[in-house]
Amino acid sequence: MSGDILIDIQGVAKHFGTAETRVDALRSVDLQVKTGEVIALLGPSGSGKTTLLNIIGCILAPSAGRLVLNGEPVFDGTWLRRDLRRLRLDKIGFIFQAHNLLPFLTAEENVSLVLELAGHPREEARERALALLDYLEVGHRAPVKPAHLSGGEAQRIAIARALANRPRIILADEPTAALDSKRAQLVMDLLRKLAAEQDACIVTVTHDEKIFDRFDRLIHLRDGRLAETRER
Ligand SMILES: Nc1ncnc2c1ncn2[C@@H]1O[C@H](COP(=O)(O)OP(=O)(O)OP(=O)(O)O)[C@@H](O)[C@H]1O
Repeated sequence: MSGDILIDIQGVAKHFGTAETRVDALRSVDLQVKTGEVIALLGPSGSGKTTLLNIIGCILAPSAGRLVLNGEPVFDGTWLRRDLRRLRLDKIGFIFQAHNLLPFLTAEENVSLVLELAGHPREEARERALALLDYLEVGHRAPVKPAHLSGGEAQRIAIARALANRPRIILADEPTAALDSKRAQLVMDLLRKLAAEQDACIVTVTHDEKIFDRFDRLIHLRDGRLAETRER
């Protein structure tokens, strides 16, 4: 399926505030991301990176434009799906800098919770969670709570959670900011492998220069516009 367009953004704009306080966070952005691609969104503070990631993740509605995810039109001037929570659960995996694992659940429970929310029975969810943790080489940490995990382990568990429902669109916000250079590169290598093996794409907001060589494309935002794209 290589070459499929998983994210198709056309003319997307986003403004915040009222007429007097208006901020144009995005101005007519066009972007296509294909199966297997791993791309970085770069740009100075306030350039619109998080806004764009949140629009792709269907967390934020654009002010104008069109968004097609995995071939399905989801926004065209208005949301085309009413059940946005279900859409996010089915299509999108999120990985955040502060991995946001729930502190009172074990590593395995943090991953299987997402599957149970999507309707899988507890035992099936547990088996898939354990298989994913093994695949990410943190299976031995399954019974451990987040406070006892290292930064790199916690980030792998957050990646397992993002992948639990086999999303083809994976969005990451500064996923390596808390890691040293070696671990940051290992996490990015892992994400590249996952994108290739699972016919997925990955869009990452990052400032982390030590991982720039791990991306297929570096996309620069400036004042809410795509300023420059560099292919690797
Ligand atoms: N909810 C909001 N209400 C008002 N303005 C907002 C809101 N969210 C973002 N903005 C504004 O939109 C612009 C783009 O913000 P955004 O968070 O997307 O930038 P960014 O590139 O991710 O910045 P950073 O690197 O600092 O996280 C900024 O001027 C910001 O102040």
